[in-house]
Amino acid sequence: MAKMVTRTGKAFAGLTAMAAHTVKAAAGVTVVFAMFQKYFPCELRVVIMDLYEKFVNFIYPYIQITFPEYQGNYFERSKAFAAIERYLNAHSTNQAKRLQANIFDDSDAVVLTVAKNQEVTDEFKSITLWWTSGEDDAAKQSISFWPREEEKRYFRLTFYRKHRHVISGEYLKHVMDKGKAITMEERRRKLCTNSDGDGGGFRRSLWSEVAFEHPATFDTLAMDPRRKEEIIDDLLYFSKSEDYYKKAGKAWKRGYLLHGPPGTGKSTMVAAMANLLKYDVYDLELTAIKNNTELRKLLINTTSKSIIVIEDIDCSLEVTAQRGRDDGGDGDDDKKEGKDDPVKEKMKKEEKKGSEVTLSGLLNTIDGLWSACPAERIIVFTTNHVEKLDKALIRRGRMDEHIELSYCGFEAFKILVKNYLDIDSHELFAVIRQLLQETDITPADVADKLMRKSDADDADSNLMRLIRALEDAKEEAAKKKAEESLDDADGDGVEENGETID
Ligand SMILES: Nc1ncnc2c1ncn2[C@@H]1O[C@H](COP(=O)(O)OP(=O)(O)OP(=O)(O)O)[C@@H](O)[C@H]1O
Ligand SMILES: [Mg+2]
Repeated sequence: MAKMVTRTGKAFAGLTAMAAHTVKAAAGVTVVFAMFQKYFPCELRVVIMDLYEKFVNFIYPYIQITFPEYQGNYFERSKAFAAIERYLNAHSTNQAKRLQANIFDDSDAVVLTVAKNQEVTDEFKSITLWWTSGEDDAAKQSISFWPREEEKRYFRLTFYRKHRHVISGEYLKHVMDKGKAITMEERRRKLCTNSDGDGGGFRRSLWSEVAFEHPATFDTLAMDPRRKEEIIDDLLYFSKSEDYYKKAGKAWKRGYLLHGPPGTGKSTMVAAMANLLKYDVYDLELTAIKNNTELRKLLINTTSKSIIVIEDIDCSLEVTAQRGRDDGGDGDDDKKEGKDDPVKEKMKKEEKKGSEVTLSGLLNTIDGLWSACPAERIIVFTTNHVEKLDKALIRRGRMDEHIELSYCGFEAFKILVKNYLDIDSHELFAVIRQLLQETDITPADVADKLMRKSDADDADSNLMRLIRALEDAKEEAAKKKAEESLDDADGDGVEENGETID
């Protein structure tokens, strides 16, 4: 014990002596500097300083840049720090021996950061650089509720002085761009819907959001494989074409019109698009929007990398009648609306009574304001009745791609059977191929028949269930056709009678 005390005492005495030396040295430097200023002429001082700088560069030829986690504003992490963290996670953490794991609010991904005092190297254009992670010790000593200790972290970049221009220009931009892209990719995606304006409390936000977790992908989407490939290429090309759009002077947006009978996969395709591009989805319910101003506000409040969907556009807006009035037409199309989907159309008609959103409002918003949003957006309209839509709404430039989703063909069936029964071939496929050529059945109906609903279900029973459904549909169609031709024959008779009377 006594020995320990003696040793501690000696160490303390050593430290005190060291401190005294440091103070003396500092005082010495100040005196030398004052003499230097007083006795050396200006020109000589410049030469000496130049030589001194060269000497220092020779001894320590590096530059260091520090990126603190919080700068000025303790409520928001520095964007540069966050980008570096993601960049190092993707590029250099496999070199570090000690790592720190983080999960952030906006992502489910585990982000590994270089732990304190660890160094990793990076290479850019054959230049080697070093990143270290550190913590500000001053923060630990101060007694404060805010900020917490871990919030005083920083990254430090060290590189040779001679590479200063490349690093401060190109390299840092490269790190920021890559880091931000990774953050975007790993973010938890959201599905936003516009609320109808009544509820929501004091500060109602325009969009209410939930996590977007739809499992549909292009792999599981049943449609003609060649058309599917074209759509995927189109989407991927769009998402990478920022420079091209800029050069062409065009807003970075693309419109898709998905049309086809109910249950053919329009909504499923929107989810597959969002999953392919890792975009958020804004489901815009036009009937809940009071007027054009509110529509504009909603669209301005969408974020980049998003798909804005307007489902059943023919039911949501007076897209045919309104235009008819605008053009001085008689709006006769309006009366035809609602014949095919009575329930859906009646519901929408009831809802849209409260909405004053007009077709011209929608067009102006898409064309004009759209250009004010700099980053990429995709807009998708879905409809069961493409023929009813106003041509102005779906012309190329607004809706660049028209995609028809139709009844189930054999190629689409093969994808569904793989999804639901995990088989690529079966002896019943030949019968099914034949029946699919003779009958119209939606992929939704095929999926329903193929889906396992109990433990007793297997490939044979489910395929037989589908065959029975196809035969029923075929029979039904034949009966309907016969009735229609009978009606036609009766109608002709009346006309002939009419003519005879004349
Ligand atoms: N092409 C398809 N590929 C895979 N599954 C499909 C396809 N079409 C339909 N389905 C299945 O049927 C269900 C209904 O499809 P979906 O909602 O995409 O149809 P829709 O075309 O949007 O119909 P609606 O016009 O009534 O909105 C989906 O949940 C999906 O399981
Ligand atoms: Mg749908």
